[in-house]
Amino acid sequence: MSATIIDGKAYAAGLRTRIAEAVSGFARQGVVPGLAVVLVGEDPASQIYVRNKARQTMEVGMSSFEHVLPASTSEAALLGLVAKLNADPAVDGILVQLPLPKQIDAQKVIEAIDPAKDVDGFHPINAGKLMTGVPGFVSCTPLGCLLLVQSVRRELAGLDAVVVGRSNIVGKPMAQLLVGQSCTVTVAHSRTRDLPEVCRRADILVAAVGRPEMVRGDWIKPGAIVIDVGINRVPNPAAGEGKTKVVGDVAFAEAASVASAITPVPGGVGPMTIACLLRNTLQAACVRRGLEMPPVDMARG
Ligand SMILES: Nc1nc(=O)c2c([nH]1)NC[C@@H]1CN(c3ccc(C(=O)N[C@@H](CCC(=O)O)C(=O)O)cc3)C=[N+]21
Repeated sequence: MSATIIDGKAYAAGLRTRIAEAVSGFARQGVVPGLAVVLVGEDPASQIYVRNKARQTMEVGMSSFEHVLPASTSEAALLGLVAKLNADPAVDGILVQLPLPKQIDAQKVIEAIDPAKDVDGFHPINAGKLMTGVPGFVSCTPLGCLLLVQSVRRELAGLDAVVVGRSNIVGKPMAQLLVGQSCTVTVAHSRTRDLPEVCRRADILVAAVGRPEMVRGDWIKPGAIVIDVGINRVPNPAAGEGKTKVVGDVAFAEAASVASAITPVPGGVGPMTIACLLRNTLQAACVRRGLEMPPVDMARG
């Protein structure tokens, strides 16, 4: 068997097209959604993300507000900027790039963002809403993963899902979303006993551990849907001295020979994260103005 490769890049492009259509409709009413992104310091992953995000925000017709601060920025200064963005009517969404430098308490910053502008879905209010099934902002990466799973299988009720990783930004909200789809969910992590055996039970396997190619082909149940959240930069000697490449948390070729569907890295979950950020910004703009959220998540027809 050879798996369907889930084209996250194409799905994300379609989602952005539907968002752009909705945004152009709002523009005729004088409404332009705005997204503020704050980057403190020079984390390389965050830099890639910011570059792609700024371009895509403008491509869908939204306003992009970039704030790049030095790595030495104090917590008080960052909290001051967040307060300004909370009060700015042109800003619908606020994203503060993580990780933050050591002198800044990231949790304090997350909790300072107005939950109505928390398009990352990291504020405890939004995390709590997800847990209790109340509409709010859902973290972009797990939301993107769910949309990709649903692109190959609509009905998930009763399926066994295993999420490897328990972070607040991916693993935990991913598990909540899958519970919301009536899956039977196991959250596995570094202390899980016999991880390969746990993974082999999964009809849906989500790998979000940040260890290059850790999940092997023989960890995968034949016919499973495999979602690879990892973005790991590793040496690529085949391409020449000092060259690197990006790989996921799943050994792709091995897994693809067992799974029914699998996301590649790059071109899988990553592009969906940014598309879902724009989607959440549209949602923020709608909720803040009492407008109905257009149905952008699903392809029409
Ligand atoms: N508050 C906050 N929210 C985030 O969502 C957040 C963050 N901080 N900090 C950094 C990480 C990283 N992240 C990525 C999103 C998309 C790609 C992406 O589009 N990747 C492409 C290219 C990958 C490559 O070639 O390097 C792909 O997977 O195809 C990558 C990384 C969001 N993050």
